[in-house]
Amino acid sequence: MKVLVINCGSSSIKYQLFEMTDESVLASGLVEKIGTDAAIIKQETPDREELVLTSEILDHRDGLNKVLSLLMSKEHGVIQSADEISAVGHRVVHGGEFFSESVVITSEVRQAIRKTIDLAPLHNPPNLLGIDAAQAQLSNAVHVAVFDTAFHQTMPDYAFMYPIPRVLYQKHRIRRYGFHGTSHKYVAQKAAEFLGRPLDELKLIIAHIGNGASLSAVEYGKSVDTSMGMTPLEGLMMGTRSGDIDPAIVPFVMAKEDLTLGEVQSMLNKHSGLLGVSGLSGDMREVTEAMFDGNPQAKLAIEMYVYRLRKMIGGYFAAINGADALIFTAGVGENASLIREKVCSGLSYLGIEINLEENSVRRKEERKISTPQSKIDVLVVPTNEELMIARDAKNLVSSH
Ligand SMILES: Nc1ncnc2c1ncn2[C@@H]1O[C@H](COP(=O)(O)OP(=O)(O)O)[C@@H](O)[C@H]1O
Ligand SMILES: CC(=O)OP(=O)(O)O
Ligand SMILES: [Mg+2]
Repeated sequence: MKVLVINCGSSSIKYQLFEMTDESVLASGLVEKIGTDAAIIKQETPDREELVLTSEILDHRDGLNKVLSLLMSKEHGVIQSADEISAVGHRVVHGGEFFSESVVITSEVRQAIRKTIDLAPLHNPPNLLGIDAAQAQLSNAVHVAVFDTAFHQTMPDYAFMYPIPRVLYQKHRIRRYGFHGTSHKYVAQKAAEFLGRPLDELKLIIAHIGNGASLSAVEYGKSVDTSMGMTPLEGLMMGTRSGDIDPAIVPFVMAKEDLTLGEVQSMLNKHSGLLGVSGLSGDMREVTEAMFDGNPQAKLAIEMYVYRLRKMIGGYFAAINGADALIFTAGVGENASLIREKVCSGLSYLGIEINLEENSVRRKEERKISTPQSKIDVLVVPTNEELMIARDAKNLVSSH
């Protein structure tokens, strides 16, 4: 069975085509700069060179059309006909309180995703465009929605409520939802397998640190807290997002800098975090390089990133009264040994001790980086949100 996984951003489409009999990736790619006459399609297939095409792509439908043509083309294709695709798994960022698991997309499901646009104005509209485009062009496939928020629906109320007037929750569903749930769930399962223990006996703290970053506490298989909130802006310092700040800064900056609310939102989402502090980049590799070249702003950005992450990890250990393992995942978590080292070196009071040699190895598989004496296992577990989405889609097709 072949499953296409789609992740639509405002001007991009990320996709992966899986053969689910062995969970192999037949093709993966990215369409960028949708809405321009110089959109870029990059596609990788296992035994060919990466393909890069530039063309005019007006909208998501057009983009997806070109992706399908590419997947079926004589020269670069991996399938003969679109009918080979049995299911399409769509990443949907916000499922509000409607969804605690993945679902086959029906008109009711579409309605519910629409209703959460208010809560996720940056994410859900492009996700819906992707669903529309794919349903139009792959009308024989079963379409499945997989929500970033679903895994965190198990959070208790004292973790998900904000200390603001309760009527705002009742009227507008203002609460913490959390994101990256597909990744946190996948990583929790992988970690349990790696440790050789049942997930429902483990307490895990997971740091998903990529461009977006979030921490989760997974107790006996269930998410009981996570650092992102009503939107993916809350919590840790990220590549370009501020994470937690005093909310009073918003009206203050609007007044002092004569900015609109939209401009301040854009500042906090796109021009803050590593980028805002370093003044250079939101990419951890570039900021690290600049730090080693002696750039003081880059050094400060990394110190803040690590300090805030370590402080929150400590808080999560307190929140669930200790844990069996601390796990790093996503772009920074999987690759930046320096960040892992800096974070863990300040957690020795918890009995955490990492093996610097193990920590410096880069491998695309699960591994332990703590010493045998460490009271808590520290793991690196590569995440795979796309595979998790493909599995959910496959399972729902089978039961459909
Ligand atoms: N070798 C590396 N060393 C340090 N940081 C890295 C390395 N490789 C990737 N990263 C960082 O990972 C981040 C991207 O993470 P990723 O999980 O791919 O992001 P996204 O949230 O877009 O999926 C970037 O900040 C990038 O610099
Ligand atoms: C929800 C979210 O923050 O996603 P990403 O990390 O992909 O930006
Ligand atoms: Mg990612």
